Amino acid sequence: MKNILILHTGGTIAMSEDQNGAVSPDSSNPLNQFANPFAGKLNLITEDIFNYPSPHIGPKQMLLLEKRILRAADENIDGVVITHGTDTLEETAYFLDLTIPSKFPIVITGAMRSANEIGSDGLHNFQTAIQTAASDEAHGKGVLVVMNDEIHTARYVTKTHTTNVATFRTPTFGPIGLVSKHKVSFFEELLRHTALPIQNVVNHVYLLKAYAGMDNELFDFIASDTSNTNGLVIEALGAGNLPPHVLPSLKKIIDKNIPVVLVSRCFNGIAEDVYSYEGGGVQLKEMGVIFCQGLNGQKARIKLLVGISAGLKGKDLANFVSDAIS
Ligand SMILES: NC(=O)C[C@H](N)C(=O)O
Repeated sequence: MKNILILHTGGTIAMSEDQNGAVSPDSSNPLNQFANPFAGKLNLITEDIFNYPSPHIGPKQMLLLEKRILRAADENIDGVVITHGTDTLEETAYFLDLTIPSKFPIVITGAMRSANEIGSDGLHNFQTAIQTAASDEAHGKGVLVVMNDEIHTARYVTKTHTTNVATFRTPTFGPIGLVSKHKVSFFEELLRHTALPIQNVVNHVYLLKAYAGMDNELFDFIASDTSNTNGLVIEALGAGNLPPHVLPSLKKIIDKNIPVVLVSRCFNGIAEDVYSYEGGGVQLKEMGVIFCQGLNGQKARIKLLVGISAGLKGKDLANFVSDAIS
């Protein structure tokens, strides 16, 4: 019989609504009333690690999860399911994907409707996540996100809708599998990457979004006190361009050896050094900006943070961050 470790961290899946429709954490996790429908087939070992709405979760909590799952490798565990709030679920999923050499399936799920709402999706997502974690085929696929019967990679999935149960989508590539009534099916193979287990996390890795007429004051502010900055990710325009007047401020940051990573703010596609006009990708790359392909801003930030926390610097850090499929 397979042993599946369940780690609850909170989120809407562990919340209920009151008579006014306000949703908040329950004193006890409603999922703990879940009668194991796999009794006799799967042994579920449950731990309530924390009970946080996911906006309260950051790299420190992600590190605790990493350490707990690394220990599970010596505990005869065959798969892990994490329940999590959906707001930052993709960041925790990608953090774990980057830091845990995947010996067994690790699946994260959540809910868009709390436990006592009509059409609550929590129990269903929980059940399908357990099925996926118990599936032999889920081995070697990195951390997976299972929501609304779809299986997505931690690397590319993102939350796309504030309330809809079909919120988790993988732009450009799509889901890699499905959970149907009787089975878990995968349709795509993943390119593997080497995990970087880390012991500590750095802070002050910032994320800025570019916009038409972007002001340079935030760049100047970061450049003025780089002792408080470990790295910067910019969600740039289109294929990877910035308004030209922010370049002198950006250069000050790069000259102080702060790694600056660029992704596109576009929902689909990858950032590249295509344009050679002022502020275009060609000039940004020449300045030393690191292009990160295929990840969104929040994922690129997690990747940069993990690379820096692992002690990577200079070219090694740039290679780690720029190769989204390494
Ligand atoms: N659906 C959810 O879980 C959203 C909630 N605000 C959270 O992330 O904790």
